[in-house]
Amino acid sequence: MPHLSSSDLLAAYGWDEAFADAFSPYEAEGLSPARIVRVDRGGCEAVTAAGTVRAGLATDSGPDPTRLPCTGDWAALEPGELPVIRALLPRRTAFLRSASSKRSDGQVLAANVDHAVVAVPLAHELRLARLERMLSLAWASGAQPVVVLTKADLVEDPVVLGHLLADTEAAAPGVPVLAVSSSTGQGVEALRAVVAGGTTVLLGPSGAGKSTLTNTLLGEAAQQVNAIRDSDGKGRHTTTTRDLLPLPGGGVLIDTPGLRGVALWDAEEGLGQVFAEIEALAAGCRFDDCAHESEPGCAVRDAVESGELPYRRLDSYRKLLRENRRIAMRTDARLRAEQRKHWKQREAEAAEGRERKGR
Ligand SMILES: Nc1nc2c(ncn2[C@@H]2O[C@H](COP(=O)(O)OP(=O)(O)OP(=O)(O)O)[C@@H](O)[C@H]2O)c(=O)[nH]1
Ligand SMILES: [Zn+2]
Repeated sequence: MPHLSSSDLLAAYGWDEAFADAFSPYEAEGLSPARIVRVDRGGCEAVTAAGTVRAGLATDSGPDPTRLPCTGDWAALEPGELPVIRALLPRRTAFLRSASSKRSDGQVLAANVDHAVVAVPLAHELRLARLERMLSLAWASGAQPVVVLTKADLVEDPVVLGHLLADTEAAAPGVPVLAVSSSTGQGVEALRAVVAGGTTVLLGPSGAGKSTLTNTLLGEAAQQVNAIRDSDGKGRHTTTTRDLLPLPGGGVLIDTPGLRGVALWDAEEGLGQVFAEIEALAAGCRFDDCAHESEPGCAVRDAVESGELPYRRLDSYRKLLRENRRIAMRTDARLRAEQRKHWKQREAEAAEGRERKGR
């Protein structure tokens, strides 16, 4: 995006009236708005109205790693030789790191994502359980999920494509489903319209066609991005960054390493939306806490027996629920340990202070 004026630049990165409102108290303090592109050990990279800058981090986040700045955050920046992040605007949505990765901290992978586009390749048999898992994560983040069936050109028979669309829709209540091909351009305009407002992430397994789709959405801007990717990554003061990509038709794409293959993380509230019809049926179970296993008067199992609910859906729901409970338990233990460490440190500091005063 070479010819943008400064206010256009922030808008191209997703700045809107609601963020401007949230920012107004900081404006009064002489701070300026910036969107965080990437956080690394030395600080972070942020887009400001004047372009991309490096900035230091000065937020005291305490023991909670989710309060550290992350890609997609809007921040209040104190200008200077080395600008410093003074505060973060409240997040609209947040994607949390999977606990199945080696580091089990609930770190935020991306913030302020409006649309979570889940790419499902049509080249293979539909992997609906994997889709349901990604959808629950997407719902839990607060973003609106959208399913994109990629490589639609590989399914020549429109009747077959119709069935695949119907199966996907049944696994994704409340979620728009689009068939898209980067090769033929089918469905690309419809996807462009979806992502034109706000910030989007592309999720999905390796080989689903996410990079190809990103390049399709970027159009000519893709060459610029790829050039930056190929260099040593020191593309300072460029307005196109690798992790936050303004799209020519409007909207921003977040393409941050680690987010693409995300697993489930604290997504239990998302499950209710992915399996909306099961939760609705559960209202008819005799027991409020029915696990739909062997309890008497279970309306969910009745629906499976009558053929109203496919067994595959119930099985998938139970597995995700169990997986989530395990992850949540591990997180609780870790958070408690960290909290203890934090308070011990505080106590030690306080004791040291008393000692010094006493001298
Ligand atoms: N036929 C067809 N092939 C496609 C389409 N989109 C992508 N492909 C091919 O699918 C393969 C994987 O595409 P990528 O875009 O690299 O997939 P990805 O999801 O980015 O994969 P990772 O980078 O591993 O996460 C490549 O060989 C692409 O050429 C499409 O619309 N139609
Ligand atoms: Zn039940």
